[in-house]
Amino acid sequence: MLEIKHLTKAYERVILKDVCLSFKEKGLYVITGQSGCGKSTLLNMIGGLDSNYQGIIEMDGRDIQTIPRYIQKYVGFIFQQFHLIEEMSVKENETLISYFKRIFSAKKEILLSQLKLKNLQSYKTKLLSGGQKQRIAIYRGFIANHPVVLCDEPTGALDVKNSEEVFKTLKELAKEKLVIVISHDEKLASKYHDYLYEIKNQQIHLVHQNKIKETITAKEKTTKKSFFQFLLKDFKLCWKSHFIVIQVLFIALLSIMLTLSLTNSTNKQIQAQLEKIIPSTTIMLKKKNNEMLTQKDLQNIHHKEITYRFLQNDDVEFLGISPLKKYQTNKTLYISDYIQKPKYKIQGKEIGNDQEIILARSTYEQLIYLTKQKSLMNQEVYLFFDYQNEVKSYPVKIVGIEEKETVMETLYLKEFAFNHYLQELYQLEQGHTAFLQVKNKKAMKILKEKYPIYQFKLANSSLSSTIDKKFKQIEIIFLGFSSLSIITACFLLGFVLYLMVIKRKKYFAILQTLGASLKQVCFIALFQGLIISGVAFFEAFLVLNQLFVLANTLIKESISNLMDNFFIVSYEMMGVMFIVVLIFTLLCSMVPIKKVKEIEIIEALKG
Ligand SMILES: Nc1ncnc2c1ncn2[C@@H]1O[C@H](COP(=O)(O)OP(=O)(O)OP(=O)(O)O)[C@@H](O)[C@H]1O
Repeated sequence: MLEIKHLTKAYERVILKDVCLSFKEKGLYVITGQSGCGKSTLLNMIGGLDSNYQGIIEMDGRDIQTIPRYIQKYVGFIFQQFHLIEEMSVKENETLISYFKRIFSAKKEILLSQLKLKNLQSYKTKLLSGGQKQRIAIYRGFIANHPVVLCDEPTGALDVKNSEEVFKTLKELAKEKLVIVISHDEKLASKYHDYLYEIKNQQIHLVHQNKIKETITAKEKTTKKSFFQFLLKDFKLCWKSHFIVIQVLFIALLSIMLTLSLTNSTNKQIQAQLEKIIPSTTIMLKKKNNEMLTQKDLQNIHHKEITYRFLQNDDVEFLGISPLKKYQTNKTLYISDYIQKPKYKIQGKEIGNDQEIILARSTYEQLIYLTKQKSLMNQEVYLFFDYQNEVKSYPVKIVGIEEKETVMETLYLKEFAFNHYLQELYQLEQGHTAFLQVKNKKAMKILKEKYPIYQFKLANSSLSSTIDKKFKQIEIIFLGFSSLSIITACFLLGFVLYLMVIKRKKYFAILQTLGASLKQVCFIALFQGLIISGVAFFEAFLVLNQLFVLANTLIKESISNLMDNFFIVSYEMMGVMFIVVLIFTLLCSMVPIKKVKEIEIIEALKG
């Protein structure tokens, strides 16, 4: 099983020289010797805490230095200073090992009563006596399924009575495992040993051996808790000290989220209002040789996606709509836009001929307000046009109302109706520009290829991209300012993680003696960082959402009911931000993780 072959260990001087020793599978091996002879040094090497030696230590025929996770699989430790986690309760200290090693769960109750720990479960660990603490350490050493338990002066900090108790228990438990005990107490060593050894003159000598009965122990079921559960427990231990860092990071993240969301929302709202005035599916059309367009030109342009065509003569100004036949500025509702087909539900009927029109709900209400009439449905009203200072009216009938609130007054005509009026009123048959309303703006590409003599352009493209560009510039300036806070927060996060590692060196060392691998210990440090930034991120996200809900309600109530939700949280943007936060956290954790890797277990346990 455990075998030491030609082991030599030296510091400034040689401590052990060419030591050879075989251990049986079970039994209490007590090693004594004068102070400084090398007992702890030997135990540390057997336990895999010190690998700087000559010779080989074998476990089941394999060099222990080549066995991955050797401590987790084979060794448990019981120390003179107990090495319990003082901030944890008795129960938590007892269960700690089960996150890293498989334990005999059926044995739990028996062992707890054997070690008289049952009544101590609710106690705070730091209030226990030395004897009580050592009994918890012994419990930890024997509840796990490692075959070897190494005890470095387990009675060193105890009185005579407690020391005797500990030896009695170890002797009993050594019937099932190999227990190697280092002790100064010669009396207890000679009373309880199965094998008694002494280190002298750099060698280990057998002093006495008791006959031991071979017992066969039945295989017992083992269980293990998940490492993730431990991570949460670990965070619970230190969340109080992380609280301030979380709040600082939260403020930094909130300021960035606010900046991005505000500029993004404002841009989106402006684009949405622009869309209402000039939809992005409106194509502007001109002739490449700058000739005027006629209605025939428009009629010859075919594509299944085109829903509406409109020819505009820039010399004619559309003045608006009024119920009076004679043009009066204060009785005429100014209308700027009539190049779309109604999109929303209509009250009334669809437009049947050139003399019929539909108004947007808000426009209709404006007109009612202007005329003080109760209803204008199916009534005749007048459209006014101005060409070379000659104002003329054209009678039309309101046949429908589109259920829509608009920012600008909106009037809908039948396709080509506008040309019809200009022809009748001013004998004009040509226009400078035409507009095509399409279902999908991708149709423009096909139109360009099919009709090369025309110039096609999205009507709102230049305005929309100018707005976009301006907002990008504003966003970059704001981001520059908010980045300062995020850099400070990251620096703080890295620094706090670094301090945490320094402060918890001993804690990390204890975890490794309980079977935690170096990777797991590094992950504990990383997890602290991840959870700090994760909690800060979600806190900022929730606050941002609530702020926006509040702001949207206020805007709706007091400013305008035209906007659905002015402030919008973009989940896509939040996703990207979350990934960036994770990357920053990883970067901030680099130095603390390096520090964890550098921890010397033996040194850290002394601290
Ligand atoms: N890291 C180290 N660097 C240099 N010398 C060391 C180191 N650790 C231990 N030693 C020396 O090695 C020798 C053996 O130390 P070790 O702790 O193994 O003795 P010990 O037999 O356990 O003594 P004690 O019974 O007093 O605990 C001592 O002289 C000690 O000073």
